[in-house]
Amino acid sequence: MSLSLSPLANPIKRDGPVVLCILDGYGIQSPKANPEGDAIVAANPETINGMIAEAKERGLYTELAAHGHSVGLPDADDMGNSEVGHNAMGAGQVVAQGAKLVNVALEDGSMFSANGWTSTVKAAAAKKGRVHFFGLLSDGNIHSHIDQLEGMVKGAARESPSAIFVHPLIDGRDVPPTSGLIYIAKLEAILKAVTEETGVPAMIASGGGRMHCVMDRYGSNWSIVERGYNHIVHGKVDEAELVSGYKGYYTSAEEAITHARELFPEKQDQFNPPFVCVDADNKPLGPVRDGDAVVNFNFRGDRAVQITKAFEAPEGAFDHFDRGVIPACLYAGILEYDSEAGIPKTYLCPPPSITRVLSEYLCAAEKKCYAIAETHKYGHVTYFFNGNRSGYINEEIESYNQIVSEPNEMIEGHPEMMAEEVTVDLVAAIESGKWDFVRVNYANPDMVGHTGNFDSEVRCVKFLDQCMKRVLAAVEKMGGVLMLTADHGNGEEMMDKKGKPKTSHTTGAVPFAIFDPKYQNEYKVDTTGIETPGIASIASVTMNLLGYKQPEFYEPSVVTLE
Ligand SMILES: O=C(O)[C@H](O)COP(=O)(O)O
Ligand SMILES: [Mn+2]
Ligand SMILES: [Mn+2]
Repeated sequence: MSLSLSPLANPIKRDGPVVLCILDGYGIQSPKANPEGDAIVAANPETINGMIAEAKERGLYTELAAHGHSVGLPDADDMGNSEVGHNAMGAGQVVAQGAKLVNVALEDGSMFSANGWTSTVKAAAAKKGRVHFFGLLSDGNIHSHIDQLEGMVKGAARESPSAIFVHPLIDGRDVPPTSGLIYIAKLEAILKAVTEETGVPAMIASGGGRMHCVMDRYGSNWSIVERGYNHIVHGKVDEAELVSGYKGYYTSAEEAITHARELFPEKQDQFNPPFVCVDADNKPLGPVRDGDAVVNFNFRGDRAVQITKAFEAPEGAFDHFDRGVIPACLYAGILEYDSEAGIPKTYLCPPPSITRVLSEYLCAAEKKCYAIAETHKYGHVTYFFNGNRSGYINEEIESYNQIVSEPNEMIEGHPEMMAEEVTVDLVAAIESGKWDFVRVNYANPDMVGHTGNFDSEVRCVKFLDQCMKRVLAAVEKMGGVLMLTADHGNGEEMMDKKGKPKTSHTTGAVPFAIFDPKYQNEYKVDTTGIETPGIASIASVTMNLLGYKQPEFYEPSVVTLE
């Protein structure tokens, strides 16, 4: 199939660029949520609201679905997330996502006969090695799902390894902030049943909070990965963690987490210190040894790539931290995380195939494209946007810019994050006259949303509003067009129904507003005949605004040209 696009008969003509502005996590509150928790409404962002009001008046506004089936998730009420949201916006198509593909491979058993499994779990078990699973323990379904872990632990037990060890990372970010012990109890019950039914000893060996151990992304803070590598592989807790009476080594995960909660009541699960489970002689239960299999059960790539490199890179080819004595283990990811870079080398389930993305078409049409975000979301607007592919489509006509983030992701004290720097760069890109299509992700509403701090979220939205004023002015000055939207909700639900802080994403719809100062009624936002207009439509709209018809297999455009 060719990548050439048919031009529209009556394209709109603008001098400036088409800009896609993604306010990450900027949703519209659903009627079921707690109105007191809507930090976006509370912030009353005048510029954004004014722009939306004008778009509504002109027929250039709609709401788009950004969760569940609209973004390829297994269940209709799955909340949205950055990966699937950016995939949808950048691919113009809704593909069955990793969450769904892993479910299918477990249900039909194909995972257990595929090469990924037989060359790691089965191979280790055949030589009486042990099998380790590590990853995010929750049912958030953004990076992982506890049911999938259960399916794999049961599958591993059928191979009769000498033991199974699970290294859970507690969540509190995609699920309620201190719900970790609920999932630990579920996991303990699963492991107990497996041990009783199969005779294969299965137990929790180590763990920690996801944002403190293992799950860094985009190279923002490698010490998080190091901490996780040490507790999983070496059964070791760093000295620096042993403060205020925290021991690091406990007889069970429950004991460790309970003690951490008593000592550090202000910490959410996501930041729980690492722990290692020990036997009666204080020896770690399950460090990784030569010949063991290790499975990363997170299916989403952004926070799985760095730890995968730590496991896979040979001696001498890894300089992010000292890995100590590296065990010769058989490593697999549950899914392929980066098809371009081939990470991981071995995986248990093929990833969604996301092809013929917007960037490929625009590059083929020689449209010059610019993408920008700060580190925490840089890969969202590049790697996820381009269908989980790192790197450029065509470096000669594209430029991707990363504004380096503060390494700490718990930014409630500085909700402005790097939005100022992003704005300066974005305005310069718009005003340079060099680009046909500019896309930007503002990380703030989502990242601050994950802290559960309502006041910080309000402050962040107010600040973003100031930024938007300058961005809109630049678009107006250059005679361009801007689409304002989001990848999923978050900031509009900062409290649950009981008034407790809420850290996770939502199932809310997102705004889609077009700002077009040179507008002369040439087109309208029109969703007639589209059953559930979703954010995947944005790729088609982008093509239309640039003068092209979208390919037939793309989601329908919500724009009708007059
Ligand atoms: O990884 C995270 O920070 C959360 O689990 C999901 O947030 P994101 O989908 O907005 O990145
Ligand atoms: Mn997001
Ligand atoms: Mn998020």
